[in-house]
Amino acid sequence: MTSDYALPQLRDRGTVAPKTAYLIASGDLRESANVAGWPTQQALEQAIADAFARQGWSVVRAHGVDPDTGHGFISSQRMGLDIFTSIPPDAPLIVAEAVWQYSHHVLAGLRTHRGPILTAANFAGEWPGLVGLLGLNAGLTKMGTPYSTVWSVDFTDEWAHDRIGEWIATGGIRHDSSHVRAFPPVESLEASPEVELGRALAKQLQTDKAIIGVFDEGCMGMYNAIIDDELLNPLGIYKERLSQSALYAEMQRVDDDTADAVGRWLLDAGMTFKLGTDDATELTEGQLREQYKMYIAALRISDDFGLDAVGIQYQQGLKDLTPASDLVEGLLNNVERPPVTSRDGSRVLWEGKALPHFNEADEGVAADALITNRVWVAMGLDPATTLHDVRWGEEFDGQFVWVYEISGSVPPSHFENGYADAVGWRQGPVFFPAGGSTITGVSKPGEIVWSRLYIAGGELHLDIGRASAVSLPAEETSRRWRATNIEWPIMHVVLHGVSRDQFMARHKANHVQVAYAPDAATADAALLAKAVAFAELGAHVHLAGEVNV
Ligand SMILES: C[C@H](O)[C@@H](O)[C@@H](O)C(=O)CO
Repeated sequence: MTSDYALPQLRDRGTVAPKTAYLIASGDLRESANVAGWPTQQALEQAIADAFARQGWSVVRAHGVDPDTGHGFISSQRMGLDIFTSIPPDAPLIVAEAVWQYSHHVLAGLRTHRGPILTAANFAGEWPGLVGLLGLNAGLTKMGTPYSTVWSVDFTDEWAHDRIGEWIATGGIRHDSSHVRAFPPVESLEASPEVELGRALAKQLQTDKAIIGVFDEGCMGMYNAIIDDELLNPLGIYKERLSQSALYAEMQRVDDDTADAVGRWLLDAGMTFKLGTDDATELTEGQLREQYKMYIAALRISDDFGLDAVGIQYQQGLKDLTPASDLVEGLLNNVERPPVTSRDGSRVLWEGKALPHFNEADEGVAADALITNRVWVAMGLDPATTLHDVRWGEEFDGQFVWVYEISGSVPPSHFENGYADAVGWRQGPVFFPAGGSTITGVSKPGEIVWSRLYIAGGELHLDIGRASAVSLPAEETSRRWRATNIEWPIMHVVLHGVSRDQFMARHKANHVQVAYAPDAATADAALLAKAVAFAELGAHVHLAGEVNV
């Protein structure tokens, strides 16, 4: 039958040559980041091509380098979709990531790709490529799209060689996940104050409910960080969808004197700032004043809506208007922070309390930070909690020490001497054109609980474990900082009973949540109460590594 209608012509996507894999590279939306990270990406792609050549395979790029921008990253969802129209649907496909990337640039194409998918990154710190890899893996996991993943310092090691060989031979890679076990059913646990607390907090949340305020959902393509209402609401947590425009408008209503009082408080508390005068590259008094206004505005809007936690995405929108939100975020997560009153001056907002903030509007962090806050407060502990990027790591003195490094700020109580150790650096111009201060420093040694809430198989899962934040010699700290971003706070982390590769293979997020406890026994107890709370709320809880439960 012939039709007079203008039927769309579907493009022939071709067939793939034998022993050939296609390669794509998802990039940032911020062109400054794509341009700056391109040489590192090229080195990674060469290393991957060489590793495949060792197995007798060729790697062909599915998209070229744009002569106008000078880089070969996919820099938008539209560009990603267009590129997928010329990739044979059954092609073995490598997604190579040396930089932070916006997953949604490629998730649409990957969702329907039929051939085996391999995500790959260089195990290096200079750019957040590992962070990008983990975010992408989490997005694929949430979509239910099968994929394999591999990482290597330079792809010349036997471990990577064997993994790539396995992928070529079987279309998959099996990683070791023997460090993970299911949290026992709550009914089977011996009665204890922690079990009782976890149960009571879960019950309270489901009956009384809580609100997380999200200033613009969906930061930087982080599909994995959006937890659908259908999954979040059964926890007793509901979203208040807020606009960053409203936050910006509220900032304009804060007068300079009120803002400057925040700055004086921070200086009196001992915080220092690396100030300059050139707005384009240095931190200035003007940028700080705007950040203080944002801090006040965020608390007032949170008060208006009766929020239990708040998240500002900042990127997409605010980054073009005003300095970074990071200073605000670290302060909100700290119990001790500059006082802010309601607009009429009659009430100090959240006096003597942290208001949990989930950076980059990561809703997995939101639910985790909220419950962590409640458990830690009920136990009389400092509830200061934060996410970190899983940035990188290396062995030191015979043990693998991770670099956890959030791209901006931590609550100052995570430093040995609190605000006295907190330094404000200008955010780098590559990611933050309008500047703004970070809260940087070295997170103090101590016992921590780490966790991540994520979606897999259409359900909520929580991986939770124990770790120690350790102290490294000053020269090793500065080496790690110089190898990553010195303007961002660093935590030296030794995971208990989880190897580097076990963690990489298993972790389903670019972020990891951490909270301190004063000693190992208290950390174990807090972990138990938190795990019980999540289990009671219906999440599948998994214990990772050595956990005393
Ligand atoms: C500034 C960078 O884009 C960071 O925001 C990025 O590496 C992340 O933090 C991703 O979690």
